[in-house]
Amino acid sequence: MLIEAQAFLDMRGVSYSFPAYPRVVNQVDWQIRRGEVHSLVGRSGCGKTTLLKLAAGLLLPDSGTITVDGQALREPGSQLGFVFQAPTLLEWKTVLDNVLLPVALQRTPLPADRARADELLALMGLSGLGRRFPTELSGGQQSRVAIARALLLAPTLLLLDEPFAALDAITREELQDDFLRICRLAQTTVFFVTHDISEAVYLADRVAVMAEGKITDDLVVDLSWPRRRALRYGAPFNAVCAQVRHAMDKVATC
Ligand SMILES: Nc1ncnc2c1ncn2[C@@H]1O[C@H](COP(=O)(O)OP(=O)(O)OP(=O)(O)O)[C@@H](O)[C@H]1O
Repeated sequence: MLIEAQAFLDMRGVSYSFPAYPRVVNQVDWQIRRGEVHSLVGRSGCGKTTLLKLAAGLLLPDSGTITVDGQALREPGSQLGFVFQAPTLLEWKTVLDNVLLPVALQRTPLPADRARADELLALMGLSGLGRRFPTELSGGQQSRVAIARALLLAPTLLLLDEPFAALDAITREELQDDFLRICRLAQTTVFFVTHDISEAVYLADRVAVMAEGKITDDLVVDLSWPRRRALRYGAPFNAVCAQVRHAMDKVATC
């Protein structure tokens, strides 16, 4: 496991059980360096979403410590952004107002907030769609809105739980490229949960493998940046995917 002093997200000895249920996160030590993208893969039910909710401050660990940028995490704050599998947009609000929601929950949005929301919509390839309602968008466009909303307050840590799972393969690849471009530009630190090994590898500096509540491997993705589409068809990319698959199989059979 990567253990270092200046990790941006730093989980040490973190355990969690839902009340009256067995432990689902078990003594996890996991670190993400500032500005890096780390993916988390593992079989269904192994505890990925629970770990992400702990990193978000939505759940508090039974034992262990979690710090973000050196500060103990006690509750979700504006330094954190979330994107979940379903885009969870408010259907009665326009696309622009959905993006502005994190600000509107605190105060009346200012012209500068609207300008920022417009800018994010443009970065996500949604220029001119701000006045539509979510039901007038495709699934991929809705996912883009959810990402723009998560980025509005310029979070230093972005937590994503299978945000592209419902999309077709080509839309998904396009979104992965746009997502990476924006996160690298803003130097956002990213914790990305996915079932898809090639997505995990393409997006990340490191891929962690989780099994039965533990992080069993934390693999460096030794591929060049920026990631380009052609990378997906090369031998080095497939070799890293095979390495991740092997790490998952190893724990499934032990
Ligand atoms: N609210 C809850 N109460 C009790 N048990 C729960 C609750 N939420 C999740 N669990 C259990 O905790 C374990 C881990 O769930 P979690 O959602 O973290 O897994 P996951 O790896 O994200 O799964 P998936 O890939 O299917 O989304 C599972 O066994 C699940 O049944």
